[in-house]
Amino acid sequence: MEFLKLDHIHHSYFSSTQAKEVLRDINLDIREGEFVSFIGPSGCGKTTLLSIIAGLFPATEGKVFIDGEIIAPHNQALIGYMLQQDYLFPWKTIEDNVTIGLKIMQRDNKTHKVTANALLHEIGLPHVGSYYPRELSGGMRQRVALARTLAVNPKILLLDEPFSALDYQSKLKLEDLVVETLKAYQKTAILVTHDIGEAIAMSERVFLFSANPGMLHKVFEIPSELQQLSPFDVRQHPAYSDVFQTIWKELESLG
Ligand SMILES: Nc1ncnc2c1ncn2[C@@H]1O[C@H](COP(=O)(O)OP(=O)(O)OP(=O)(O)O)[C@@H](O)[C@H]1O
Repeated sequence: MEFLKLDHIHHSYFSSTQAKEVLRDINLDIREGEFVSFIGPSGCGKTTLLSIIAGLFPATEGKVFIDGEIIAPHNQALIGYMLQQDYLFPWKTIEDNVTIGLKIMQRDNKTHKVTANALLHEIGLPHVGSYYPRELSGGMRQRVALARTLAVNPKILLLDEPFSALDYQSKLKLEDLVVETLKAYQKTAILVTHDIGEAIAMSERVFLFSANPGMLHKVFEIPSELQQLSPFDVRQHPAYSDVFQTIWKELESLG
């Protein structure tokens, strides 16, 4: 069943002298619990689209529905954002960083410690609650950022190139952790990435956008035998390179 719906989304940025059309007539549906990726040439409007889905600003035209409700400032809490940089507060402990969203939303503070501990355990860092961000590696900090995003229990996670600043080994490990954790929590997720392999390894469907203006060009369904596997194992599967070639050729055809 559709959970996130983009209905005729158009977007332009306006300056005092001109209007720049960035997104044209984007229509798509994402199912509850589904993991999808958005890929496309630089500047095709992926981040703009995520920002519109997050309700950070409205589209020039069109609507975003989450679970049948139009996205608006009062229901932005449905959305969690994970970015390239972890944006942990350096002066706060890891436990306080994980629960910062709960504090801002003034949720019952008696359960904060329990939530933080459970999430830190889930991401494989059960003993770092009293540490400060400077004491952790980049990969560990991104895991904490994942825990912080999950702490407020969003219905949809928007992942905007969250692995691109990491070394290759940390990136592969974190991809596995993110997929495993989001499946366990049955979250719906959209990943923006430039890495076709990452999109194939993590997603059920890959949405390819073209640029100038950004339009939805094609949707690729990842074969079900790959969807059962962890991202690391997807890359080793014989079917992986065919899927990669197909998407790569289509991306190349966009120029
Ligand atoms: N605040 C803004 N004002 C004016 N133009 C903007 C603004 N933000 C983005 N743009 C323009 O909109 C277009 C789409 O940008 P956006 O960052 O959404 O693309 P993207 O696909 O995420 O790019 P990349 O893959 O390089 O991160 C670009 O041409 C960009 O210059």
